[in-house]
Amino acid sequence: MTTAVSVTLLTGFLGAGKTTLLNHYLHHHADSSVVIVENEFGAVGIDGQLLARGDNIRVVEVSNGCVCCSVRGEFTEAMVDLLDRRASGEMPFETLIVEATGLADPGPIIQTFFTEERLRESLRLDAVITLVDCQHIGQQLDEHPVAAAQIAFADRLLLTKTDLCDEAHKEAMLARIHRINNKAPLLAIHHGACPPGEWLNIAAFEMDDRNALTEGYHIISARADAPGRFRPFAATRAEPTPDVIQAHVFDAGTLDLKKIGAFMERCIADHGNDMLRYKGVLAIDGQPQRLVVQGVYKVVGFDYGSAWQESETPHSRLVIIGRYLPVEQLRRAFAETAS
Ligand SMILES: Nc1nc2c(ncn2[C@@H]2O[C@H](COP(=O)(O)OP(=O)(O)OP(=O)(O)O)[C@@H](O)[C@H]2O)c(=O)[nH]1
Repeated sequence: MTTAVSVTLLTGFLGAGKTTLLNHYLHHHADSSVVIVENEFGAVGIDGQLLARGDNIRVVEVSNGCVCCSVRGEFTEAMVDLLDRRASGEMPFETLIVEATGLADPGPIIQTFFTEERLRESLRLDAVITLVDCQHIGQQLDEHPVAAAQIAFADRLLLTKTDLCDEAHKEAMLARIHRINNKAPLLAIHHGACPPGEWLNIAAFEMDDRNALTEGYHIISARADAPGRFRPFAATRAEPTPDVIQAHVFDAGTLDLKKIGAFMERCIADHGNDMLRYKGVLAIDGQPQRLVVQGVYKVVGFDYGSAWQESETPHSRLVIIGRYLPVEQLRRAFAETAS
């Protein structure tokens, strides 16, 4: 039995700096246990050619249309083919990096990792990393709804091209990004320089109990050895409106399994289309293990995770990233699932 392959989904609008990040990584850190899956929009793959390949890195291109539109077809096939080659010993990789096209909505791509049986069994979605072009993101958000979805789905946000922006623009863009996703840690990076430990194998999709909302961002220096600097967000931020995608955190103690099951069912039936992403670690009455729930829109999965230690107080936390959600009503209903 082989261990699950860790998958990092790299997303971000056209020109956000995905290829630059990958090239920086390939130049400095790549090893043969990593395979990159490039998705190109259009018949001719270009990004794959822009990547600096060495002998020890493999780049697989999926080029028949956008990965989020063809997830059940070519993308799944490409992933299954890779898994077969791994199983036969031909390609002994441990980590996959999937670079989606700049126009891809991450939602359907993430869903395949839950819904396609072979992928669900063999792959472990490690994190969704979204690159954001600080210079152009305002215009991209105004004109392309998919740019907001890419930010909303992020487990970690990497802000690029801050060197081309003045402080006022940067603060305005940070506030705007934070209104869409106030949960993902945000790091400012320069020309792709970002230590792999900040975006690869970070286990962001596996929920733990640290789910604080972000209160600032880190600035990563181009010099690998320089310590990151932390900047709190500006105190004055506009109140978000219901149509803005936001992360909502629901906390409780031990829950009743039937009640929380009914809550999740109702929540998904009524609001699934507006729940872009949700993850939870729940303490269930009489159950020694954590119940981990995660979903994308109306696709949801439940799994028992690690056991609560004696030193821990079992605690339930659900994070829902969505819009148009009746948050106070959901908060009350969630509290009522307590055992
Ligand atoms: N000034 C500046 N330019 C950057 C930075 N990061 C990336 N770039 C440039 O931005 C351009 C686009 O970067 P790419 O890495 O090709 O962007 P991408 O996200 O792969 O783009 P698509 O393939 O179109 O989706 C390139 O010319 C990069 O050199 C940065 O931090 N500062």
